[in-house]
Amino acid sequence: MTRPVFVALDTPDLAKARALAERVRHHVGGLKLGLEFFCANGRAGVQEMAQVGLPIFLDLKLHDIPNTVAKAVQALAPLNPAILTIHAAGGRAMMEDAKAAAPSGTKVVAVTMLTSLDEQDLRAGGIAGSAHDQVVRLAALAREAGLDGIVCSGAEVAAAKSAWPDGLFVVPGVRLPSGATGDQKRVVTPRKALDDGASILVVGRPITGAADPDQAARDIGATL
Ligand SMILES: O=c1ccn([C@@H]2O[C@H](COP(=O)(O)O)[C@@H](O)[C@H]2O)c(=O)[nH]1
Repeated sequence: MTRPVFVALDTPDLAKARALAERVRHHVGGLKLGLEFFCANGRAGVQEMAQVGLPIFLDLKLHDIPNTVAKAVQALAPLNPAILTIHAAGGRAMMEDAKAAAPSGTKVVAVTMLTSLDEQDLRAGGIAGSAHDQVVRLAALAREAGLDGIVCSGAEVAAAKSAWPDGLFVVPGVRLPSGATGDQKRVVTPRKALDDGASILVVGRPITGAADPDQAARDIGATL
């Protein structure tokens, strides 16, 4: 199996992102670039990071009306990301149009319920059900829309995968038992996430915030 860990390079500093990527490149399977990096560095920054030679996961979590999201995906198409995120809450038509606009080599995956949320947050937003039900419902919608997979926490990945055996399951909110959770609320260990069916593990601060990022990436890899 290729390395399942994608490192989240959450920084606006292109030189820092590039240096981190070069340090950990032999211990991870890909580079995840999100809003913080993209707002600061745009498409040119993504192109520079692609020179590291690892698959690029563009985590922009697009969420708008179908036409706007489809046009945004078209604008990103020259970057040919390996993976691109949109929000499942944007609805079936938005997901269908995003997938249709994406290059054939790009896996489009839908964020179901952010790992920084718990059921109290769901209730505050007017959703009475459990995190499990919310993820399973949105995963079914993403599948019907023709997407390649979803983003969910490790707590729901087994249930989502049992309903979608060939889906791509991206799991952030991954921590070693001793790790600080920070703003993440639905957290599992890398080993548990993989055992339960995760395809890709997204790891940011446990690697990028470590005194020795390549050792941290190796330590996580050793648990898998
Ligand atoms: O539900 C989600 C979706 C995306 N993310 C992203 O993953 C990383 C996690 O970073 P850590 O430092 O390991 O917490 C970050 O880039 C998020 O934007 C997520 O955490 N949860």
